[in-house]
Amino acid sequence: MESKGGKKKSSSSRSSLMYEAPLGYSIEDLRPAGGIKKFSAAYSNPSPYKNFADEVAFLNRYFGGLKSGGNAYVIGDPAKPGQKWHIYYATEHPEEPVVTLEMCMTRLDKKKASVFFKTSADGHTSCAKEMTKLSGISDIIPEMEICDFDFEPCGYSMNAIHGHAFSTIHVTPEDGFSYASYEVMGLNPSSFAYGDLVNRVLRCFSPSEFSVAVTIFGGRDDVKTWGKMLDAEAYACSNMVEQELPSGGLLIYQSFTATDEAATGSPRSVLHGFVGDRAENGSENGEHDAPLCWEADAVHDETEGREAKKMKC
Ligand SMILES: C[S@@+](CC[C@H](N)C(=O)[O-])C[C@H]1O[C@@H](n2cnc3c(N)ncnc32)[C@H](O)[C@@H]1O
Repeated sequence: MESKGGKKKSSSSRSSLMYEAPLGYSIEDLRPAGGIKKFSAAYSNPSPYKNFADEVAFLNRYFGGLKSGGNAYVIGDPAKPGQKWHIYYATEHPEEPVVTLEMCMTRLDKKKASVFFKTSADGHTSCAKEMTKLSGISDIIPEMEICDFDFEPCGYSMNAIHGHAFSTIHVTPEDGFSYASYEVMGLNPSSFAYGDLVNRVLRCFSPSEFSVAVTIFGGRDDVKTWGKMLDAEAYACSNMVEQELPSGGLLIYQSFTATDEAATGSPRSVLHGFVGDRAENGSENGEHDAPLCWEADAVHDETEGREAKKMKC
């Protein structure tokens, strides 16, 4: 579960769509030059969506009693204090392997981002179904059944399922602060090549920068390439951290910059201890003697463009 820009809650009714308060951000952080000020009301959300502490407490009420207990982490690169990932994990079967892939992509290619605007310069109007197809999202895992949603005047979210696998994508296409996230979990890691899947996602957005986190819980024998360093086409790795998690999991985090752009920063640690609603930086060299996490008990009592044919929407 990542939350760089918050998450959309959806149900079967369009009118019930709700935008969650982005976790760990002030509203100002999310309004570069007032760009999305007109949506300011959307960030004033009711509890428990105001901060991570409340969300974890809420989730623990439902899932904290499972065998694994509730496990919450905040992950981020100290060089990018405005970008943090908030992870919550709980399962009744901690011995079964569960692999999660999460990608945060920024500075999307403008042409690819333009797919997620409802109305193009030539007046063509797109719906979510068309965005799913034109962007290539439908080709990431073609077997997935997708429930997609388009925002006015731009923006896109989808949830998808296939068997035990679940996937979600959120796209903010506005130039200057464009962002897309991808998450999939429950896949059989033996059936998918990790690098291929990442490259399929990248082709939809061609970001200038992205980070990818693979979290492996349960048995690690079947995860094959998923537990390895990623070699992404046309990108240079600027940061890599492999971190054992307290609940027996393994996290592999890497961030990348497009090779045709100047690389920024030096490798740094990414795992932060979560204290209240702020994350504390880990060591600067990427090593931690003791993995940092937010103990569940501590929070229990706290409350390709538009040339393609028009589709039927
Ligand atoms: C896909 S939504 C939510 C994205 C998600 N929170 C994420 O993880 O990034 C964000 C996009 O929808 C647009 N949008 C339109 N109406 C919105 C609303 N009421 N709340 C949030 N975003 C809205 C934003 O301008 C932006 O491009």
